[in-house]
Formats: sequence, structure tokens, C-alpha cells
Amino acid sequence: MEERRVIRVGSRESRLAVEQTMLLLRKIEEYHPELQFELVTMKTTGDMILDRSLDKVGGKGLFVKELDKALRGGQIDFSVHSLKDMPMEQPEGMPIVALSRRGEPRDVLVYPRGGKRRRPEDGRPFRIGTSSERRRLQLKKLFPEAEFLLIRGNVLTRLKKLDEGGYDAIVLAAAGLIRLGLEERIDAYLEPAQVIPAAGQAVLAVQGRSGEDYSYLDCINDEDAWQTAGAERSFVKKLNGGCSSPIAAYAEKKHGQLCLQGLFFDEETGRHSVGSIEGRSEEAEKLGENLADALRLEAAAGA
Ligand SMILES: NCc1[nH]cc(CCC(=O)O)c1CC(=O)O
Repeated sequence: MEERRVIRVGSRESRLAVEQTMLLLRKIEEYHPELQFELVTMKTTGDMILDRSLDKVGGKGLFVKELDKALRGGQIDFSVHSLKDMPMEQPEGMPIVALSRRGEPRDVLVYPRGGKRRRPEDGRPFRIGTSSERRRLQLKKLFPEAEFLLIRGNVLTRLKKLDEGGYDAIVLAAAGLIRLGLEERIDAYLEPAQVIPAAGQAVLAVQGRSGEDYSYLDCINDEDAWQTAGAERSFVKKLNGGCSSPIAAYAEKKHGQLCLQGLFFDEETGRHSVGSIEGRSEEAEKLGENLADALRLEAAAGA
């Protein structure tokens, strides 16, 4: 029997990261039985800092740095990430080489297991757990009376903290729960018109090394994901390059057109602006930039 070519694949070690990576690998294996994948998991800086909002300690890069090092050093052949955790620009020589078809893009509310959603009459404010400024800013409008509390840790840790009574609800990405087989924990979907998701939410990204042949990834690579996530990420990039201010972006294709919704919060004026733009899919990046310019002006002017 011929030896199968071994490909080493890097992933964060959280259960969600591993589930997502395996999902992708199983798909590739269907098309390429001649390949053998070996999973290499790592703890990242972002997984180790649990007491602060990550916005404050250096942002998105924290979840990918260790894996980048292994990729650069050749210990792994590619790594798999949630696109929304990736910086807007890839390090030299380590581009994104494939994007998966987007999963369920919405954020959701999860209530404590067994406990009914607490009625507001009993006095204390409804406590919503999230560590994302993007989510807090948008949920404040839906739940003006709520109190927002920081929650950190991976998805399973957050669910545990919720069930132990620390919160009346938490906000998570539907995609993560679904991929963990926990869809039944979803109590309410938040429509993008109410809560715009994070750029790249529910898309998986494969990061590789320049010059390597990744043609075996064609089977999972999704053109729509490149266009929609491309518009979302160019919007974010134009506004802050991935720093701390809350930004949301969600694009979808409708009748061949690309429709991008965005939210921008201006730290200087304390105002935020929300808007959308529509155009040709081929101009995804331009659309992102144009919406960014428009929303920046609006937030600055306080229209
Ligand atoms: N920031 C953590 C993170 N990164 C990706 C997902 C879920 C999957 C996805 O959105 O692609 C999650 C959990 C969450 O936000 O609830």
C-alpha cells in the first residue's frame, strides 16, 4: 500500500477550535483520501488571559501568534482559525489560503439551563454576560434596562458560568454552539438587523505559507465567503486596523449583489453610526471601504 502524504494541521486546543478544524479536515478527506492529516493543538496567549477583556490586552493577534510561529517554522503545514479571530492583515509570507462556506452567522442569547428566563418584575436588573463591546453596544438598545457583565473563557466555560447563576443570559455566536453540538442551548436568535455580527463570523480560515501548493483545499474553498468576508474585513481595516473600538460588519449576497451592513463607534465623539451599502460582488473591498468612510463621517458629525 502506498504511504499517504502526512499533513500537519495547527489549531487552538479549545474544544470549539478542534471541532471546527476536524469539520474542515473531514470534508477535505472526502475529496482527498490520499492525504493523512495530523492535528497539532496549541494554547494561545488569548486562551491564557482570562481576567480582562481582550480588547484591552492587544486584540485579535493573541489567538494566532503561537500558531503563526509553528507555521513559519514548518512544524505545521497550515492552521485553521475562526476568521473573526484573525487580524485584518496576515503576517508576511503566511496568507489566508482558503475560506470555508459561512455557517450560521447570527449571534444568539442563551439562558441558564433549566431556569426560565427571569421576569424583569423581581427587582434586580437583567444581567447579560458578554466581553464584546460590539455586542454590548447593540444589545443595550434591545435591553435598555439590562446590566452588562464581563464574561471570559471559551464557550464551554461561559455556559458553565451561566448555568451556575452568574448571569441571566449570555451572548454567543450561533455557529460555535452549533459546531459544538449544542444547538439546543440557543434560546433566541438575534437578527443581523438588530445585532450586526463580527466581521468574518462563522467563516473558517485556513492560513498557509506562501509558495506551498494548497490546491487540495479547493474542495472547501468558498467564493461567496471571500466576497462577503472580504467586504466585512475591508470595512474593519479601513476603520481601525483591528484595534479596540467596537465594529460590526455583515455582508450577504442577494440576487447577485453584495449587501454590507456595518456599525462603527467613534471613540473620540462617543457616537456610533450604522449603515449599509450595496454593490457588485467583484467590488467587495471597495464597498467595505466606502461604507467605512461614510460611517466614519457620520459618527464624527453626530448626525
Ligand atoms: N471570540 C471567540 C469565538 N471565535 C469564534 C467563535 C464562534 C465561531 C465563529 O463565530 O466563527 C467564538 C465564540 C463566540 O463568539 O461565541
